[in-house]
Amino acid sequence: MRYLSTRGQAAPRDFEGVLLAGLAEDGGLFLPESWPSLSPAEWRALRGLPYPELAARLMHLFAGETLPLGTLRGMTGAAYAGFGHPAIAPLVQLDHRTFALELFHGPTLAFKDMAMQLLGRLFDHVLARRGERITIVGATSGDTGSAAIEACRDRAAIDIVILHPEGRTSEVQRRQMTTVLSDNVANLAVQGSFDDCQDLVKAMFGDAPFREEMRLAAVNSINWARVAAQIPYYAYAALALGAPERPVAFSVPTGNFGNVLAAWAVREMGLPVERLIVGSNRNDILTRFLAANDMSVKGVEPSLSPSMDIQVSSNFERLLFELLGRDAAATAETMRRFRAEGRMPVPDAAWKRATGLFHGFALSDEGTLAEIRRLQEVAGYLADPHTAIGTAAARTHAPEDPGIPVVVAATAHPAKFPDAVERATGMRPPLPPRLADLYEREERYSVLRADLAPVEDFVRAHTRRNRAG
Ligand SMILES: Cc1ncc(COP(=O)(O)O)c(C=O)c1O
Ligand SMILES: N[C@@H](CCOP(=O)(O)O)C(=O)O
Repeated sequence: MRYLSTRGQAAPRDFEGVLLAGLAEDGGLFLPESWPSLSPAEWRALRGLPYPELAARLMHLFAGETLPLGTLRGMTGAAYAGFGHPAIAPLVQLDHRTFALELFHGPTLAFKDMAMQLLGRLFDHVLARRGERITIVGATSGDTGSAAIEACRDRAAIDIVILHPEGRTSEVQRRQMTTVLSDNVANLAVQGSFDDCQDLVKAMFGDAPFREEMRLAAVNSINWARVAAQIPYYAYAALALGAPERPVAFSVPTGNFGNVLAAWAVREMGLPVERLIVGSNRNDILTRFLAANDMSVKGVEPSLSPSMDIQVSSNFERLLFELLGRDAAATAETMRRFRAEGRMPVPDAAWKRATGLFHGFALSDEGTLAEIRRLQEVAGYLADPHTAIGTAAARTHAPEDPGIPVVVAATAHPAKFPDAVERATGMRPPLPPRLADLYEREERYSVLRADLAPVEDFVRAHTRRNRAG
């Protein structure tokens, strides 16, 4: 399996190359040269497999011979062994046709663990064989950071620096990152928004000498391996609900567009996905795009679903590349204009193709609180604010055919956002016992303004200290 950059100027490479490169050198994102596709019979043969086995088999389609199936089996077995639910990603029925696909049973209580626990092991395996070290730089609005730190802490060949927007995550999210005191981990609170953090990460990758010197690697969903490792849970849910014979719809609370892109990928791979519902908070750029072809950037505003306080959704570029018929030059030019003008000029035909499958939905903070309350009262289900946006979106945009189930990605545990959940329901969800002392643990992080030079200095100092020791 070979991978191409959406901007066409970076050398194609295999899965291992893509895993280590993260962002392509031309600023684009890697995608498979062609989508692996399974016949209905092949999909049926995967139904009922335990999650780690299904994940190994689907990942093998993307990794090819760079990672034998047996090696992947060992990794998925270990990655999911510590999850707090035997199904790993259980489906919980909320009403006659709506299901929550709970993706938060991993160590840091958000869907990021589903991929990150595997990614940490993939890095380890490849780096050990090559005898190399990397420095990971990542941006987080709250969940990617803690999942990445948990997956990479104390790994000998990895240093990791995570940038989060100062004061814009929940306290639980911040503490999950900043209380990890391992030598190879550093946290940076950036005076800005998540978009600023993500821009800084991309700028570091764009600084070729620095990228080379640090041997930079990525854990955000700009890294194709992250998205690939999120594909199996959509297949798992669809197969459990009767695919490939029965179509399904997915409703995904969306920020950086990686999670919903993984749902889109299972459709490319041959599963019948009737529609994809994209839920946002007041940072509604994707909803405006789907409603009126208006992909224009406004400032990031804080909300009760902070992980989705994002305007520039990195992974949209991968969909754009497909919508433009895989025309890399057109994709590069569209992205250049988006950056220069703050508005993405998507041709009408491409926009119409998107609206044939994707449905956008945005919810205010008041609406989010009302939905958390409603779910608790009607279904006895305690949802976090991100998941609640997904369930509200699912009700608004459910397919007309009532026989098509709607699967909502339940992306975080309610205990990560106790203030919002308590405001909505009067109940304060407790943290699991292993995190019960989180508020007493020592925190360690630095604060910097959103400027490339001091951030690079920080990353360099962290890396040198560890490589010297
Ligand atoms: C809890 C939660 N829900 C939803 C999202 C949005 O997911 P994505 O960025 O893949 O669109 C995030 C952040 O990624 C998140 O942490
Ligand atoms: N919501 C995310 C933002 C980063 O998304 P990613 O999928 O690109 O890592 C977070 O919690 O950090």
